[in-house]
Amino acid sequence: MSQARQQLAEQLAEAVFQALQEDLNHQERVLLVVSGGSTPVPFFKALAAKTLPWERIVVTLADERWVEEESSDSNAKLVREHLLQGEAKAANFIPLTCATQTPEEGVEEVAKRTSSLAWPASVVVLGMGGDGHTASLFPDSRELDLALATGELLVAVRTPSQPQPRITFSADRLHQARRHMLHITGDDKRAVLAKALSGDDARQLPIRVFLTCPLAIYWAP
Ligand SMILES: O=C1O[C@H](COP(=O)(O)O)[C@@H](O)[C@H](O)[C@H]1O
Repeated sequence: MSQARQQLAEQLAEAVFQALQEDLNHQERVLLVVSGGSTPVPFFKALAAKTLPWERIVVTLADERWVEEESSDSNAKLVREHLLQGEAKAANFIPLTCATQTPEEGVEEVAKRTSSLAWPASVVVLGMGGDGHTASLFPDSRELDLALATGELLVAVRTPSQPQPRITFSADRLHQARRHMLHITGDDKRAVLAKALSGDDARQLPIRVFLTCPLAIYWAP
């Protein structure tokens, strides 16, 4: 891990910490939405080390792969192993999978579980893939139009470029937050973001749906 990426993770953790503290001053419970993938690990570790009333913080994911929670592909496993540690174990974590075989069968159950959370979220921390996807809003997904347009909370997603089916909060629901932060690293992702900023077709680069709201960009080489 480069020093720049470590510093970036610490700065992002400090910003999320400040945001949660601010909202906890006037709300009993606050909601934090985080992303999975490989980038957030140092951010999760830095945030877990913060002193917060974790029992008043609800954590959920922007999206999830429809796999067992023990799978190394599970975003929930990542959150449990790196964020919900030490004092942060007291946070109330809401995963996005259930016992059904497919996300299509499970989406309603997970929607019930997540509809009563403390929306709008205090912070949505997004990631971005090299194809411009964010959450599980993939450019090659059959359900992208639906996920970009629906007022439903969640969408079950099938994406040819990805090995597993997925579930994702819709763009509409991910917009329901007081603050949006994007955590990305590397020159390749900077170039994708620059391309996204120079156009507006979200079906080509889905990250574009969040470039219309104030988005704090956390990037390091
Ligand atoms: O598959 C996913 O990818 C994105 C980006 O992940 P990264 O490994 O390139 O950091 C992530 O934001 C999303 O939550 C995840 O499911």
